[in-house]
Amino acid sequence: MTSHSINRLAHDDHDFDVRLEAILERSEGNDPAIEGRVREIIAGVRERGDDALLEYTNRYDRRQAQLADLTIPQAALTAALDGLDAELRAALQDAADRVRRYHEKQVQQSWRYVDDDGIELGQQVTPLDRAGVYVPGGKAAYPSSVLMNVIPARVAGVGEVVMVVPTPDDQRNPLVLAAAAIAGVDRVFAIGGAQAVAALAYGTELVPRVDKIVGPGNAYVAMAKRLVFGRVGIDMIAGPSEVLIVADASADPDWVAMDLFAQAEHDELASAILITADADFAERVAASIERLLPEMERAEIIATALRDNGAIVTVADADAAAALVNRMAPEHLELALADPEAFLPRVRHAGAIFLGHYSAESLGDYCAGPNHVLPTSRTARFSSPLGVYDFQKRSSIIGCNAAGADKLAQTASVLARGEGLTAHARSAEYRRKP
Ligand SMILES: NC(=O)c1ccc[n+]([C@@H]2O[C@H](COP(=O)([O-])OP(=O)(O)OC[C@H]3O[C@@H](n4cnc5c(N)ncnc54)[C@H](O)[C@@H]3O)[C@@H](O)[C@H]2O)c1
Ligand SMILES: N[C@H](CO)Cc1c[nH]c[nH+]1
Ligand SMILES: [Zn+2]
Repeated sequence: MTSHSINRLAHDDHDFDVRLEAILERSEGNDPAIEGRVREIIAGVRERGDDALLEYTNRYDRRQAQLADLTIPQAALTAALDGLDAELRAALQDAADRVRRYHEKQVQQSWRYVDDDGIELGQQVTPLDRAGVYVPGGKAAYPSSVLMNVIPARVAGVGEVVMVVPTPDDQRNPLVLAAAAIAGVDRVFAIGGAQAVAALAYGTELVPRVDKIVGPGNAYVAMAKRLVFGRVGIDMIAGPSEVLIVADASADPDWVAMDLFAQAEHDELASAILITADADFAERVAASIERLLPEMERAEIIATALRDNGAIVTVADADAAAALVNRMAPEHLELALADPEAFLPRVRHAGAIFLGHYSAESLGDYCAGPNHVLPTSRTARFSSPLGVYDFQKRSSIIGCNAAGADKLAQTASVLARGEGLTAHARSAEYRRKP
C-alpha cells in the first residue's frame, strides 16, 4: 500500500460491503441535526418572512446586510459583464453557446392525433410561469452553474427566472453576476442556504414565490428542497459532487488522480472513487495521489474528501466493475478504458458518462454542452440530468365528437357503475346517442 490519503478496498475483502456502504453513506447528507436546523429555518421564513430571511442570511453568510442589500439589480449584472476581462468573457460566452445548442435539442413539442374512433388526443407542452434557480456559493463560486440552470429554463420559455446565490462576507462574485447577465436572469437575490429555498417556496414580501426550485447545493440546500417539495416542484436532489472512474492500464495514473482531485476539491463531502481490475494500476494511481496532492491549492479539502469519501477499489474483472457502477449509481462516471464503448451498454445508472481518456469530467463541468446539474447520492437510479424538460409541463388533450363520445361512454358508464360512482356513469350516459 503506497497511499495513505485514500481508502483502499478489494472486492474480495471480507468486510468489503460494510466499508463501501460506509463510504457511500457519508456523503449522502441525511444528518438528523441538519434536518432539524433546516426545519427551523423554513418555519422561521414562513412565519416571519423577510425578517427571518435577513436574520438567517446575516447569521449563516457572516453578513451585515440590510434588506435592500439582498436584491442585486440588473445594472449590477450588466456592470459585472462589462467589467470582465476579455478572455473570461469569451470563455463564458463560449460555454453559454455550447450549453444552449445542446439543450435546444431537448425541447419537447406538443403533439396531437386522431384515433380510429375520431377522438382527438394529444399532449400540450407549456413552460413554467416562474422558476427559482439556486446557485451555490458558500465555499466556491459557480458561474458555470448559473449557465447550466438558467439556459435550459430560457430555452424552455419560462416566464420569469429568479436566481438566488449566497454572498458570504458581503462579497459578490463578479463572474457569477456576469454569467447571470449572459444567461438572461430576470431577478437576482443575494441569499442562500435553506432560507433562500424557503423564501422561493413560500414567497416573502421581497422574494416572489416560484413554481419550481432547481439547482445544486450543500446538505442544507438539499434538505430544504426535500422538505418544500410538494409546495413547489424541485428538479432533484443534487448534492455534493461525485465522480466514479473505471480505469484500466491504458489510462495515465496522473490523469486519473487529478480527475479524482477535481471533484474532491469541491467540498469535504464530495466523493471520488476509482474502480480498476488491475492491481498494479491501482498502486500507480495511489502513488500519483501521494505525489500530486501537496501541489494542490485546495489540498486540505481534497485530503478530507479522499479520506472520508474516497476509495480505490480493486475488482476481479469488468463484470464486477459494472455491477459496482450500477450499485453506486454515480453522478459522474468516467470510463478511462481502452474500449469505453464496450463497457457503455453495461451502465444502467449514472448521471453523466464520459467516454475515454480525453473526456475529462472537468470539460463537462464547464462547457461540453450537457448539463452539470446531475442526480447525486445514488438517485441516478430514478432521476436524470437537469434539462429543458424540467421547465416544461405537459397537459393531456381530449377532444370528442358525438360519435366518439358515444363509443367512450359505453365503456365509461360500465366502469363507473362498477366503481359505484353513479354521477360519473350518468355524466357519461348523457353523451350517448339517443
Ligand atoms: N451537483 C452539481 O451540479 C453541483 C454543482 C456545483 C456545486 N455542487 C455542490 O454544491 C455544494 C455547494 O456547497 P457550498 O457550501 O459551497 O454552497 P451552498 O450555496 O450550497 O451553501 C451555502 C449556504 O449553506 C448555508 N449553511 C452553511 N452552513 C450552515 C449551518 N451551519 N447552518 C445552516 N446553514 C448553513 C448557508 O446559508 C450558506 O448560504 C458543494 O457540495 C458542491 O459539491 C454541486
Ligand atoms: N462538478 C460539479 C457538479 O457537477 C459542477 C462544477 C461546477 N464547477 C466545477 N464543477
Ligand atoms: Zn466539478
